Amino acid sequence: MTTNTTTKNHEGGPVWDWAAGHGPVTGALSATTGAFALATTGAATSMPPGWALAVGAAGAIGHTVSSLRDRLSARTITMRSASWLVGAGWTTWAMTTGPLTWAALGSLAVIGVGIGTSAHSTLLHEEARELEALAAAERQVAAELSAGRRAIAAEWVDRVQRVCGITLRVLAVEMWPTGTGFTIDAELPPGGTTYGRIAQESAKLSADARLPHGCTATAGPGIDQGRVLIDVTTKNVLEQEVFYPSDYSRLSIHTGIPWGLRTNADEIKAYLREQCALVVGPTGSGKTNMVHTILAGFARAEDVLTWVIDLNAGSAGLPWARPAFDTHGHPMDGVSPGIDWLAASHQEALVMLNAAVRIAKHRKTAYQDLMAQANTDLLPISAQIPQIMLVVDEGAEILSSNDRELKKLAALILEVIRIARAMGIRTVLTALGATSSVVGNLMIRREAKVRVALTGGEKEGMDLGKQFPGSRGLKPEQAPYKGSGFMGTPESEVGLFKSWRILPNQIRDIVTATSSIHPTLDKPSTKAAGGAYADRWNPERTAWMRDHTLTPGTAGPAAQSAPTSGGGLNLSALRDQQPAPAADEDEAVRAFMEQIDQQFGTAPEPRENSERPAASGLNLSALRDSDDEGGPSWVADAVAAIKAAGPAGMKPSAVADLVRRSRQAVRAALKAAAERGELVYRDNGPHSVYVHPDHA
Ligand SMILES: Nc1ncnc2c1ncn2[C@@H]1O[C@H](COP(=O)(O)OP(=O)(O)OP(=O)(O)O)[C@@H](O)[C@H]1O
Repeated sequence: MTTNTTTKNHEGGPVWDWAAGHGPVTGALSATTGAFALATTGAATSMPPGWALAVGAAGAIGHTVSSLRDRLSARTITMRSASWLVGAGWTTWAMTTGPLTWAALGSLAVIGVGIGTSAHSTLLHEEARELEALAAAERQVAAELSAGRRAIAAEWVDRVQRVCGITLRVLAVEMWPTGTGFTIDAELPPGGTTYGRIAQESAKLSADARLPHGCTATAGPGIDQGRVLIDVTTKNVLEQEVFYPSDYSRLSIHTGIPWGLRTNADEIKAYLREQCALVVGPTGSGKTNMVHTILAGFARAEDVLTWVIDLNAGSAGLPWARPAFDTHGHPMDGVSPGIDWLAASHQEALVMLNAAVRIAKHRKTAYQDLMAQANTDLLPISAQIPQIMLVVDEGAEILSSNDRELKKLAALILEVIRIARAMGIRTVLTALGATSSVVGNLMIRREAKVRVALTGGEKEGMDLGKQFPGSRGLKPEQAPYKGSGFMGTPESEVGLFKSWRILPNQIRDIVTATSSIHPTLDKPSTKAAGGAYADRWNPERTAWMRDHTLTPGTAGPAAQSAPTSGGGLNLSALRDQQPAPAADEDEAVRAFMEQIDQQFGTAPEPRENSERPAASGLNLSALRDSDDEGGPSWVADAVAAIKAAGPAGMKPSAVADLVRRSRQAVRAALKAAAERGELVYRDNGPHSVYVHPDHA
C-alpha cells in the first residue's frame, strides 16, 4: 500500500527514502506496522503462525550478524535481535488469537514504545562509544607524538651538552608542517650563555646528528636572550628544483621581496628599502637564474623601478625587456617591460649611473616639503615616488677592475651606494667570488647587508666567512646543488637557502602579468634624469637588442643622424664601433671621454658631480674639473635647490651637504649671491636660512 502511495506521489509529493536507515521512532513504527500488517493478513489468509516465528528468528540472526560486522556494541545487538523476536512472538500470538482485539492492539502499542525507547538509548550509547573510540585514538597519536618529541628533546639536550658543553632545558619541540625538520625551543643555562655559542657549532652539531648532506642544525635567538631556537633540517629541500611561484600578486619594497626558500620551505625575503645586496656565485652556480628571480620580485613590486646594468650583452635584462616590444622595437599594446632601463654597454651604463646620481641629489631638494610633512629624513617611497633598484650583474667585478673605463663606472656605482639610501636608490650587485676587493670594500661591507652566496658545490673562492662575518661553521659542501647556498639579511640569520628556478616562459608570463603594476618615475626624478632616460626605449637606441650585428649600446641607423628627443644625450655620438663615424661625432666622443677622465680617471671615487638637478640629458658641464669653489656651476645648483625648498629656505649647512663643498666655501658663495640679490638671508640665529627672492 505504501508502495502504491509512493508511486502515485512520485510526481509532486514527498518520496519515501527506502535507502535511508531507521531512527528510533521510524524503526519502532516500521516494526509495529509491519507486525500488525503481517498478523492481520496472516489471520485473514489462515497462514500457519509458525511462519511468523521463523521469519522473526531469521531477522534476529541476520541483524546480529550485520551488527557484529559493523562492530556495534553488545547492547545494540541485543536490542535489535530482541525487537525481532518480540515482534515475531506478538505476530504469532496475534495470528492465533486475532490481531483486531484491544489486547492485541494495546500490547502492540506497548511493544512499539518499548522498541523506540530502547533504540533511542542504544543509539546514544553507540554515539558515545564512537566518540570515546575517536578520543582514545587521538590520545594514542598524541602520546606517540609527544613521546617522539620527548625523545628528540632528550637526544638534543645530550648532543648540545656533548658538542658545545651547554646544558639546555627544552621547552618545546615543533615539528614543521612540511615534514622537513623541527625547531627546538630551549632555555639557556644561567650564567650568561648566549645562543651564539651554539650557533657557531652548527657544523659539528649537524655531523653529530648525522644529518643528510644539505641539512643543518642552526641556532638563532629565542623569545628573549636567555632562550635559543635550534632549527634542524632532516630532509634536504635544497636538492630539489623548485619553480618560481605562479602567484604574481603585488609586492612592495616595504614588505620585502621573496628571494627563495629556507630549508624548512619558508620563503626568505630581502628588505631593500635601505639596504643594498650582494649576490656571489661562481660560474654555473645558478647566479643568472637567481638574478632573474630577483628581477621577477622587483617586477611584481608596485613601488620599484629596476635599472639593470649587464655588460655581458645585457643578457640579464633582455628577457625582461624583449616581450614588451615588437620586431621593430615599438612598444606592444598593453605590455610594458619588466625592467625600467637596460644598459648593456659602458656608455649606456655611464648615462644611467649619472642619471641615478642626479635623481638622488634632486630628490633631496625636491621632496624637502614632503619629508618635512611626513617628519622623516627617509624619502617616503610609494607607487608615486618609486624606489630605483639598480641591478648590476657582475657589478662587484666592475668595482674591483683596474680597467680605466670600468673604474669610471665603479666610481659612480659607489657614489650611488653612498649618497642615495635616503632618496630611494639601492643596488643589487652580483659577483663571481667573494674576493677581498669586493667584500673588503667599506661601502659594500656597510651598505650591502643582504648577502647571498650561491655555492653550487663550488669550493674555490668560496670564503663564506668573509661574506658572512661572524657566522662560523658554514661550509659550501652543505649546499652542493645548483641554485642553492646561503643567505643572510639584517632581519634573518644567515642559513641555507635555495633559489627558485625560473625559465624564459615564466619570465614572459611575469612581464605580461605585471605590466599594469609598474610605477612611473616621479616627475622631479624624470626631469633630473633627462632626455637620455626619456629616450631609453627608443627603437633606434634598442636596435642592438634585435640586430645582432650591432654591439650592445649602439644605436640603429636612424639614431645616427637624428638627435635624441628631449635634449638628452645622443648615444650615437658615443658609439665606439661605428663603421664610419662622422668627424664631429669623433670630436664629441673625445671631448666626452676627456671630461670623464678628468673627473674620474685617477681618483678611486669621484668628486661630487655638480649637474644641475633640473637639467635634461647628461650634463657634461657636471664633469668639468671644478676646483673653482666659487664657480658658477654649483652656486647655480645651490640657488636652484634653495628655490625648490620654497619659503622654508635652506640652511648653509644643508646646502653644503647637497653640493658637497666645504661649509666655509658655501657660506661665502651664498653671501655673495645674497649681495647680488640672487638670494635673501633670513637671520634667525642658529636657524638662519637662505631663501629665494621668489619666496622671501
Ligand atoms: N634554482 C635552481 N634550481 C635548480 N637548478 C638550477 C637553479 N639555478 C640554476 N640551475 C641549473 O644550473 C644551470 C646554470 O644556471 P645559471 O646559468 O643561472 O648559472 P650561472 O652561475 O649564471 O652560470 P654562468 O655564469 O655560466 O651563466 C641552469 O641551467 C640550471 O640547470
